[in-house]
Amino acid sequence: MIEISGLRKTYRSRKVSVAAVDGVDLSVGEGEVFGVLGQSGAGKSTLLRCVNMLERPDAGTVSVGGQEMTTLRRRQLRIARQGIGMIHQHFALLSSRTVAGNVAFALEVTGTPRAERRARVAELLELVGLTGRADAYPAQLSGGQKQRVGIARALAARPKVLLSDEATSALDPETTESILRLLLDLNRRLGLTILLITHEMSVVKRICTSAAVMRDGRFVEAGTITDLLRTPGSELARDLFPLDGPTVVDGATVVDVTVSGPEAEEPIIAELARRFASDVRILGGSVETLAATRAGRWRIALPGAPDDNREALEFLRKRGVTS
Ligand SMILES: Nc1ncnc2c1ncn2[C@@H]1O[C@H](COP(=O)(O)OP(=O)(O)OP(=O)(O)O)[C@@H](O)[C@H]1O
Repeated sequence: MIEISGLRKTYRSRKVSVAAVDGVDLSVGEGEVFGVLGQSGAGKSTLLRCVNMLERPDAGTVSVGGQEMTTLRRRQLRIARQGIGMIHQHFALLSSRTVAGNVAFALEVTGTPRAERRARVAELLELVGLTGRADAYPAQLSGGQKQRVGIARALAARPKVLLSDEATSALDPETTESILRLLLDLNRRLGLTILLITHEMSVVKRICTSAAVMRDGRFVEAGTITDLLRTPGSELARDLFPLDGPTVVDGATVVDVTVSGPEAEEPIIAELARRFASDVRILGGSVETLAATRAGRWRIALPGAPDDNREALEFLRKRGVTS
């Protein structure tokens, strides 16, 4: 649904030039929720804004729903943007308009007739759980309600893609959870493809099927959460599932075990103990529910040197679970 190749964007002033996006390739499938994580200044916002051409890239291609965005002229771009909704950290609502007025605004821009507008606004407010608040002004709303208005407005023209720019960063944890639940629900009910940027690992954990880590304008890791969890040395896997417990134990072989999908429900450690290493010790770990999957991660100690544990290690490898 979103295909990006060789994307570059450099900001130049008289004194300095900053390569905000420095060669990014990205593929987001239809119905996926893709999260881009990174510290402040990593280039996340610039990347997101290049998807709907709020920023013009210097190089590379950006295709959304099969349409190449970089070559569009102004009028074509305006039409293409209707297929791409966007929500913002600080909501970007019009303070002088009511909730209904804010949502209707998106439909006025596209020339929707008044009667149709009214029906569509009611439908959108129901979709985001704001029925009954149509006549309120933004100042009378909580942060979570403001973001719901932002989401309703973003979905007004029935886009297939939603871009989310730190949509929950200004919200408390409980409200964040309710907004993430809404986004996941919209993703599933409408088949909405979501590309979001965030600096919060918990957001990725809760709703993303795929993720990338961005640093200095580049992706340093990217993939489905399931694949990343299985990638030895993955930073993202480590941050999603911080493992405590010592990495070295005298007289033992320490192994990190990661399982995802149906395997997470299987008693792999128990089977390992029964068949190969009855004295296996669990040093740390947890099992969690991610958006797309159940996943578990443990650090275990097998008595003896690696050579003494060849069969046990082979068992783990065959189940595809070591990292
Ligand atoms: N309009 C601009 N003019 C000049 N430099 C810019 C502009 N926008 C962003 N930058 C610079 O580009 C780099 C990437 O910024 P960007 O906002 O994309 O990062 P980010 O990961 O989204 O960070 P944040 O979460 O703080 O917004 C930063 O060094 C930033 O200072």
